[in-house]
Amino acid sequence: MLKVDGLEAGYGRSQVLFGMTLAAEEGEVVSLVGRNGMGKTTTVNTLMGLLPVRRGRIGFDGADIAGRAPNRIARAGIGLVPEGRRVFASLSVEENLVATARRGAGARWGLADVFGLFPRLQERRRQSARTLSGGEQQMLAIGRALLTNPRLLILDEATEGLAPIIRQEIWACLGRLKAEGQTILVIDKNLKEMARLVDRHHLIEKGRVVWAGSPEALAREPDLAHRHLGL
Ligand SMILES: Nc1ncnc2c1ncn2[C@@H]1O[C@H](COP(=O)(O)OP(=O)(O)OP(=O)(O)O)[C@@H](O)[C@H]1O
Repeated sequence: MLKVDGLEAGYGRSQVLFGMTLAAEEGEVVSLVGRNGMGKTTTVNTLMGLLPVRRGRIGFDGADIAGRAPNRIARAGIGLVPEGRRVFASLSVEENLVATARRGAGARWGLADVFGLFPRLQERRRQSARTLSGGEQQMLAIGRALLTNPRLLILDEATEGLAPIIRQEIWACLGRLKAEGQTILVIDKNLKEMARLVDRHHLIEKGRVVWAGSPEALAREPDLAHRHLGL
């Protein structure tokens, strides 16, 4: 479904991605892991069309979407839960959810489905997003992305800064999505939690993938995690 090849991108004169590769088949959960500043968010921003592609290919469902505008990429079926959540603080929970919702024929996700997944959002549907806790805002960001009915869901540090119990809720939610066959690209630092969810890790170092493999294969090579993840 997703096949990124030789991707180069950056900011002004500083290049950050040097031949990024990434692949996810339909129904797979894949990760992008690596130390801070290695280019994970830059990869996501480039995939979403928020940063120009300097070189390379972003294959999605067989088409090359490199160079398309962000709204066209979203419409093609990529939904993003961005780093820092970025909910619309002054809008209500429900307004946040419907603002970018998209529902074609046979779409899986409607408002009631998101409220089923996160009952807390339903209880707070008329509250403004700024009054939510961090965990609730994260649920809102996930619900908002699901309501675009994405073929590929990308989560950039979705559990960062959350209390352990809320993190568990987010991981459980991702487990349910995977069980339904949702294709997911997850960026996170919690290898232990990801081991249960992820089919294949992509290890990024200075803007390129230096290793890819299953969580079991990564566990067999502790020096890799030490060198590239500081664990
Ligand atoms: N808007 C920007 N302008 C210039 N340089 C940037 C910008 N955003 C990120 N960078 C630089 O690009 C490099 C990669 O950053 P990026 O955010 O992609 O890393 P990351 O792997 O997602 O790490 P983190 O976990 O810290 O977010 C870093 O050197 C960073 O300083």
